[in-house]
Amino acid sequence: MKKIINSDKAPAPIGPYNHSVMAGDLLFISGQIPFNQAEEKLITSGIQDETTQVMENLKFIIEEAGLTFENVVKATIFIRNMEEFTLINEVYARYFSPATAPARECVQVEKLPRNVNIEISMICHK
Ligand SMILES: C=C(N)C(=O)O
Repeated sequence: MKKIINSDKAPAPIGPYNHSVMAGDLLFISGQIPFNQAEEKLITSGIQDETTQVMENLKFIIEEAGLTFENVVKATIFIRNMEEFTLINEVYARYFSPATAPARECVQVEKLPRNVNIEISMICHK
């Protein structure tokens, strides 16, 4: 049995998907891009601002599910430019305790929806 969980605070999906799906004890969160829903604008002011917006969007969805970043067990990061890896990690690290940071992969891709520079998806365990 799956349960769909959407958040009014996260950007509306830009395709045929929901923000997240709870399946058993796992929450699968769709890739988030740096769109600020409250201001209705795409953040383009640099990879650190963009990463922050993505993490805040993920946080809205995680919180809507009644969870926290401590529940995240896996993250997938898609970026346009691997030269920005260190800058992205600096922001990403603010959201996790090093001892319990989730498993992760980070891949450079040629293109992302809306021409953004970063998209992150996550899996949480309740
Ligand atoms: C932005 C997305 N998560 C998508 O297009 O699937």
